[in-house]
Amino acid sequence: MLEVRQLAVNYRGVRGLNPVSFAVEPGQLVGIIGPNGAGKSTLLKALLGLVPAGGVVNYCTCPLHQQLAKVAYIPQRSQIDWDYPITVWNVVMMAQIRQLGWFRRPNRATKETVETALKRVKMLNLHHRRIGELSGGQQQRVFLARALAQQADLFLFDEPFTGVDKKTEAVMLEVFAQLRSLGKILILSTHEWGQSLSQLDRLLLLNQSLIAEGSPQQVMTPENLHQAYGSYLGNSWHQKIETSFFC
Ligand SMILES: Nc1ncnc2c1ncn2[C@@H]1O[C@H](COP(=O)(O)OP(=O)(O)OP(=O)(O)O)[C@@H](O)[C@H]1O
Repeated sequence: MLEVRQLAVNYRGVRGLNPVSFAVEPGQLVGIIGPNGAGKSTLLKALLGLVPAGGVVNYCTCPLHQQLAKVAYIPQRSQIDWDYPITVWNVVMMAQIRQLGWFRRPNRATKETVETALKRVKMLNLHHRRIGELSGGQQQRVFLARALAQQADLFLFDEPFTGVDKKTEAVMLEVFAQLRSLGKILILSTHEWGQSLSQLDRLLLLNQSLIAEGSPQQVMTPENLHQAYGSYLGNSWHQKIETSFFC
């Protein structure tokens, strides 16, 4: 189980996240939703210890920062240098460096792990390509393959659905379902209010503080959304929610 208690972040005096507490059981897919600047990325980074944070993050009763090999993290697209001259194959192979070490040649098992991961996201045929030569959806699938090759127990995805095509979204949801059935924990941040929300076991609605948590249906109520988004909601939001959850 992942247990988060009073996790809070201050960026040199600027509050990035008010204290939040929640727990995630094995096999759960949890979404974090909220407006721009709500602290979604900050929360994911704080779980990993990438930003200075107060509070407790335990995985299986021990501090998560002592077990980072068990965590796969895919940052937001904007944080990745897509011009970096590296092939699809090598992006995924990099997930093996921790086990392999920098100077050992990859063995057969390592290559098979990379190949299997690329097959699962339907990207093996493009393994020679440079990542900069791929579409946004293909790039996202390569990073998903990298997370799979890491053979982690806990997966953190920052905005995985942003800018991806339907095929990629379907591949991602399929992989997420497989990982859940294996008892992995998955946490993702999202701006999406579409069908993908109904796939989540639980949703955290954030705006600096945790406004609501529970099933997507429990969380996506007009009152909660108004509290999180205020007047920025626009007019079509209730139609979107009804299409996602209540049809
Ligand atoms: N490195 C940083 N230094 C200072 N303030 C930061 C830093 N990173 C984030 N913040 C601030 O922390 C708050 C939360 O930002 P964060 O990026 O986590 O929000 P978010 O919900 O992920 O937003 P978005 O949906 O736009 O990605 C914002 O007020 C932001 O300006």
